Amino acid sequence: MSKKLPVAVLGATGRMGSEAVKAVEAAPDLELVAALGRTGSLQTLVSAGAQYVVDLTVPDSTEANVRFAVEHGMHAVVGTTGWDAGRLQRLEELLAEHPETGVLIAPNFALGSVLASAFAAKAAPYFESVEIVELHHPDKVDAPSGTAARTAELIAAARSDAGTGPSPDATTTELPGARGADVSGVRVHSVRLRGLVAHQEVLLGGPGEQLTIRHDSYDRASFMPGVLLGLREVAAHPGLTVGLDGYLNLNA
Ligand SMILES: NC(=O)C1=CN([C@@H]2O[C@H](COP(=O)(O)OP(=O)(O)OC[C@H]3O[C@@H](n4cnc5c(N)ncnc54)[C@H](OP(=O)(O)O)[C@@H]3O)[C@@H](O)[C@H]2O)C=CC1
Ligand SMILES: O=C(O)C1=N[C@H](C(=O)O)C[C@H](O)C1
Repeated sequence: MSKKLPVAVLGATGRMGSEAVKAVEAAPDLELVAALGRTGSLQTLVSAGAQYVVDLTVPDSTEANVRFAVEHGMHAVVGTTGWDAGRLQRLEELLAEHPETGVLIAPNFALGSVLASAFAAKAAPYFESVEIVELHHPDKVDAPSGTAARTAELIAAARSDAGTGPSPDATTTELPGARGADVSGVRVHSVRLRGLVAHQEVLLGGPGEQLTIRHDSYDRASFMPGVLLGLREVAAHPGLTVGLDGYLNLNA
């Protein structure tokens, strides 16, 4: 059997990180060499011989973590939110100096979610109106979700490519927030409710009809096949990949 891939998990004490630790430990081709919580030192990654890093921390720390990994020749699989255009631009510049290193930024590791976003982008040019409702557990620190932001961007790009106009909206008076956040011209509404894990609906409306594309993660186990796929594929995809769909052949 070929050598196991040495993996470090950052955010290992968290909801996602603790699940990722178990998934890596259970994978026959991966070896967990480090598992860090908030207080762990990144130097541990070097002394432990990590070549692959999974980042499941917080928006405030993820950029520095990934930077450290790339500067030390480690591939990174990143699920943490907060990767705006400026951060992605800086990461691409860094990766240009490390052309053999791969980074995957995956707003959502669940296969069903990745497919739902792709289906929504495919459908979006054919409907007059589109809005997104994302629903999560109330311990989530960011809104809207990274998945919703990514879905909105994919939808906006598909509508722009097809020459579809903006969703109609006659609102002239509103309480702040009543119409949700505007992400690339798509309204995104965030629900936070005890009992939920991670859920999203894309609502597409045309005259006399509605198409709803919904995905539900009921358990964080749903994200683990995507994390493992990311680890197994990231070295074969040097540079920056945004979205697990970059490793899937969705057009086949
Ligand atoms: N891509 C995907 O499919 C998914 C992505 N996510 C995203 O993953 C991230 C983590 O989510 P979740 O596990 O629910 O969050 P948690 O709050 O449960 O876990 C966060 C982890 O980050 C650590 N941490 C906190 N602050 C810092 C810091 N300043 N520096 C380094 N580490 C820190 C925490 O350590 P400590 O315990 O010591 O505080 C903990 O281990 C979020 O951005 C979330 O949106 C979540 C689910 C799926
Ligand atoms: O914080 C979470 O829980 C999740 N975060 C990611 C996001 O913001 O999209 C992925 C998933 O929705 C769960």
